[in-house]
Amino acid sequence: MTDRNPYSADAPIPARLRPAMEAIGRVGRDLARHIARGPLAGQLAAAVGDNADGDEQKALDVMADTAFAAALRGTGIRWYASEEQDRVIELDPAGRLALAIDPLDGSSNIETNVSIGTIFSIREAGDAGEPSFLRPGHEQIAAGYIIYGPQCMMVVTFGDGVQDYVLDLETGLFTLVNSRLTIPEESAEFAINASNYRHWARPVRAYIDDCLAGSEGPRAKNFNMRWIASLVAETHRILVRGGLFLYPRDDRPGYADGRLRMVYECAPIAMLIEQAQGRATDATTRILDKVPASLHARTPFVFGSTTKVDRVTAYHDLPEQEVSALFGHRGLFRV
Ligand SMILES: O=P(O)(O)OC[C@H]1O[C@](O)(COP(=O)(O)O)[C@@H](O)[C@@H]1O
Ligand SMILES: [Mg+2]
Ligand SMILES: [Mg+2]
Repeated sequence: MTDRNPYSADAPIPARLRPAMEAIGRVGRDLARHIARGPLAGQLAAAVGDNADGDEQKALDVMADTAFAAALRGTGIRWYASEEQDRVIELDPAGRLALAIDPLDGSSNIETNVSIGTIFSIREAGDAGEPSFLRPGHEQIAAGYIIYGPQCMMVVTFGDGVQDYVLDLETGLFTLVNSRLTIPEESAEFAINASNYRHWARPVRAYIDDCLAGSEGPRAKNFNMRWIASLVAETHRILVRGGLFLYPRDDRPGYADGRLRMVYECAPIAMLIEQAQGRATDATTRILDKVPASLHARTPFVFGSTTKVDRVTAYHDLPEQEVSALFGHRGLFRV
């Protein structure tokens, strides 16, 4: 693959981030082509091991991680933190930046031809590896994702709004589409893995109960549910047409802080959502104000249109008896 710049000429990428962003774009473009070949590219979904978070690693997880780490050498990235690496890797001692990455998000969908993605976050490098990432997400200087779907698209922010690009397969360039994407305020869609209902805390059950009660319930309107099991695909849908995403804590072993990881999933998605005028919390606290306790630390994650996220927070502020399953009418929330 040629090493030329993988973006259209009008791409507003800050100069100091351009070498890293060009490496990310080149690997994303090559991955898109590889993924599009499906079975012809080999057993991309074959189990090849386990990562630090105990998740089964698929061949494509490891392939993507290896490709991004190699391409990012010499681009100003000193520290490289990945879902697929137990520890932080020092790529370039002279680098001034720290990059966190989920090289392949939505791994359970690799063999099902459903959209999957890559999530990345860039911040200033500290003198030590892991401590560079155990910082609040509002310090990120860039965040974005690539979605490998019917279109390959990149959505990125450098702190001044959200830009999105589509990969033009004819030119091989990520071509700028929107220079300031904002989340629609109105939507009747929520995304949650409803199979975990019995494991959720009461405020989340109450919120979902009221959505499911539809026009006969306290919300007095009907809702639609989506669950793709690819965080990148849910994020993209919400950025395009609004809505709400919830991956709350639940009482399954290991899910006391939900499933999603702060450093390379929730913090970058939260930066994008806020830059698109949306909201991102852990159900009650702003994600970008939280400090992860460890590299692979999880957090409950609620994001989307601002009023919807605020309503979830309000359910957590209700008195216990008002969120009990028996409480038929939540007076506070007549539409
Ligand atoms: O399988 P579940 O519990 O519904 O969780 C789905 C979530 O897990 C993830 O696949 C986790 O990401 P990885 O695939 O990168 O591990 C998210 O993309 C998705 O939102
Ligand atoms: Mg992921
Ligand atoms: Mg992953």
